[in-house]
Amino acid sequence: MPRTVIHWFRRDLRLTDNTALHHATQAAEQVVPVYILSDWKQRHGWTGPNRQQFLCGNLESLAKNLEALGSRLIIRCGRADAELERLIRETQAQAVYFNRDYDPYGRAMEKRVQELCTRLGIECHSYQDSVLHEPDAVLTGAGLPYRVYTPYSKNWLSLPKTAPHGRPRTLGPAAPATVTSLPLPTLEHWQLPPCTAQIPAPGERAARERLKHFISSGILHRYGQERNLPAGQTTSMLSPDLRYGLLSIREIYQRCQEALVDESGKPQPAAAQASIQTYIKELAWREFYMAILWHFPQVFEQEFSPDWVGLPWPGTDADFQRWATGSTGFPIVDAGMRQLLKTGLMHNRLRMITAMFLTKDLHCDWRLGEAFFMQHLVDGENASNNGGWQWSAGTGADAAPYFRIQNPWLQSARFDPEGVYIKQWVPELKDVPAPLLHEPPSRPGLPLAKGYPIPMVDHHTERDRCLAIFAKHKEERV
Ligand SMILES: Cc1cc2nc3c(=O)[nH]c(=O)nc-3n(C[C@H](O)[C@H](O)[C@H](O)COP(=O)(O)OP(=O)(O)OC[C@H]3O[C@@H](n4cnc5c(N)ncnc54)[C@H](O)[C@@H]3O)c2cc1C
Repeated sequence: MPRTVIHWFRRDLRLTDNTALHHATQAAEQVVPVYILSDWKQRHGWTGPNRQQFLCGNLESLAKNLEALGSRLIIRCGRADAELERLIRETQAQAVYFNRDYDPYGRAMEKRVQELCTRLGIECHSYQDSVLHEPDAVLTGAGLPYRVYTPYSKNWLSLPKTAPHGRPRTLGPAAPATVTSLPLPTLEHWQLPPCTAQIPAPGERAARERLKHFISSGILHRYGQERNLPAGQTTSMLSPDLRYGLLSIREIYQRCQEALVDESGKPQPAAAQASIQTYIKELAWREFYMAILWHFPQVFEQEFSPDWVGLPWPGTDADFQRWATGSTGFPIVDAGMRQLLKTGLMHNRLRMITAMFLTKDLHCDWRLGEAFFMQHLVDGENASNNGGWQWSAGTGADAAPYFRIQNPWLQSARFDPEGVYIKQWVPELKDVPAPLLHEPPSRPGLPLAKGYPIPMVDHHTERDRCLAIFAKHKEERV
């Protein structure tokens, strides 16, 4: 009897270099590919239309790519273990293949699926795929998780990296018509409002184009010098692709290695090589935060650093709303928030500036900002988002010390001196001379431009207040 197995697609919505899919196609004559939709409706604290729209587009593209191989993507909805059980019975599958996820929800479901396979007496194969090194593969000499990035990254960088697999030529025959599939989802499936943001083009091919552009246009080779500048494209913009696995991390790493030499095989100039190494270290940050969430899943609820558990956050809802709508009167902060609202993405430097502003200038709980980002970000990813928020709030693993509070005016002058980024996202300020964008208005009470708010707080006053809140909490804990 020909062997049939199931490939359960999760955060790996591609055919090229998909580890579990590669092994499934090696092991069986027929691979039945399935994606299982979540069944929440209308409101989800951490998810909104931007990321779900991107997901819909990615599923559509995946379905087309599978069809081109003569296969058919099966869409189901509900709890993954229950839906997989149904599908196993319908297809008589002898095994389930999937790539591992490292966040607590993904892990919990994997455990259930493994139990299901044991109960049904079929094989269950899971693979490392979305990371270069799994959380338990990068530990201290004593076998403990790292809490600090630099030694983690040294260890991570020194480990051998796996080469990519190819793209399967066939998954065997499509599942018969008796195996039903839901239609490809639209936002109506979750009863979400339409996505109004200009999000990136979905699908594996668009992701490959982004990777190609990042490398061939020289952005990678200038990354070390330019990555902190938010105007124009200075970074890879590949985070949504990594979030949904449209590209494999092994392939990105391999392309970076290849980019160390030019087309004739001559080594790139030292600065370009250093840029590539800097970029690879950013990929290590992603895995560092995944490892933190793996080893310390409590970070979802509370501060990573025990010193700051229970720290009060006296910011008001009205203050939060001004931040969330990009109307704080701090041009750089408002530009970042409006980029997020209009595109579902925000440059990393701006994520730091806006997150620090919310927590240190407005004293709002980092968990509110974390949830807001997750609702809007196309690349919203639990580990990196939590890590980024706790870093900015000063409460996380290897976080900015609480007393190192970025001054948004200085950040603005340093990273957007001509105001190009600010003017792109805050058009009310397009005629304001650049130097004036980087300081509070010289005449208090008068806005920088018609229709633009005056700064909602004085940074120096709020900085002192923040230091006092942290210091008092520390004192009371001793
Ligand atoms: C408050 C805050 C929230 C964040 N939320 C997310 C999130 O939800 N999802 C997400 O992918 N990243 C998040 N980041 C990290 C970072 O801002 C984005 O990964 C980056 O802006 C994506 O753009 P890029 O792909 O052009 O990055 P590049 O500069 O090109 O970096 C390459 C890749 O490295 C990884 N990376 C880079 N910086 C970081 C970092 N600080 N932490 C973890 N991984 C990193 C990403 O996978 C990124 O795609 C957050 C950072 C902060 C400060």
